[in-house]
Amino acid sequence: MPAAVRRESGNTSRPVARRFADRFVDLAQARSPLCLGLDPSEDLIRHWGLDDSVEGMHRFCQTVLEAAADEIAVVKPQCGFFERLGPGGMDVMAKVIRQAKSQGALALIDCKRGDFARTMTGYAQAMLGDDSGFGGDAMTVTAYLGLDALRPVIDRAAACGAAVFVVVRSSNADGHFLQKAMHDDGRTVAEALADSITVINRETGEGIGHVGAVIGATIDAADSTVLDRLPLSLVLAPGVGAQGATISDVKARFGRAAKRTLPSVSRAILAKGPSVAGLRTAIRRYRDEAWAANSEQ
Ligand SMILES: O=c1ccn([C@@H]2O[C@H](COP(=O)(O)O)[C@@H](O)[C@H]2O)c(=O)[nH]1
Repeated sequence: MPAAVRRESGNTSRPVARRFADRFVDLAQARSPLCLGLDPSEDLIRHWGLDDSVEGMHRFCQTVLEAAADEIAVVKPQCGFFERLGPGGMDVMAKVIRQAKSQGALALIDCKRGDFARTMTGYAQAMLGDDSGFGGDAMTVTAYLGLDALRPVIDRAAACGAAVFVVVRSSNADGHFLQKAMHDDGRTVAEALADSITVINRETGEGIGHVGAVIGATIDAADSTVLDRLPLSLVLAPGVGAQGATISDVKARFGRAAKRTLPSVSRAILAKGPSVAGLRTAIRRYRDEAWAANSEQ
């Protein structure tokens, strides 16, 4: 029976959504694995000649999605930039997520939540699944309070065909002070986290699992061995474009994981607006590069 029509045991009314990993693999082939970052910062909105208001933000996002049309696999709203305008900004994020999904893309909310377990239940209910507050297909989290604290998000993702991306190695160098700290057993914090993620994905036993990792595209070759510890994870790779990494860097540095990677670009595309044609040219350039890199291996 196709996963799309499988039903949760004991529940005859609610179909289980197809798994995020399966939906991403299909979209990566049909469109490209590119993840389009939607970061409506004050400086970008003003650079477009718009008011930094709820209306200006909505116009900004609609224009980006108009340019992306049905050519992008994943849209990643950066929650922080929506939150800064309060409830109005968050309402725009909800609308943007609906619009991206109606264009056939997956919506990955980049909110990097990381609290203790009981509170994570609230964040999971806010972000993940069609019946959540914001209707995301995936969200980012941080594990500074421990991976067990993230269980409510991980379990909800498994139940509703969503995904969770745990920050393992960030794209900014100052994060490495924590991520490269060493455990007594000789593993770095990032390596130990990667191993724990793989244990959870292995328990699910369905190939690529619902717990992904964030690994900056800016990672150097020597540090990319952490990816060998994540054989069952999708990898979100921010840092392409404005932070200096290229799609070719991702292919070269990420090795076998490159095929499971979502290279993410925000400013390098968004700065081409407000012209839809300018945005579309930039989107297509990164999309084609990502698609070619993905199909070459
Ligand atoms: O390690 C990380 C994790 C997340 N990000 C986010 O990705 C985008 C990057 O934007 P660019 O304009 O393409 O540099 C942004 O939303 C970050 O918060 C990251 O950069 N690094």
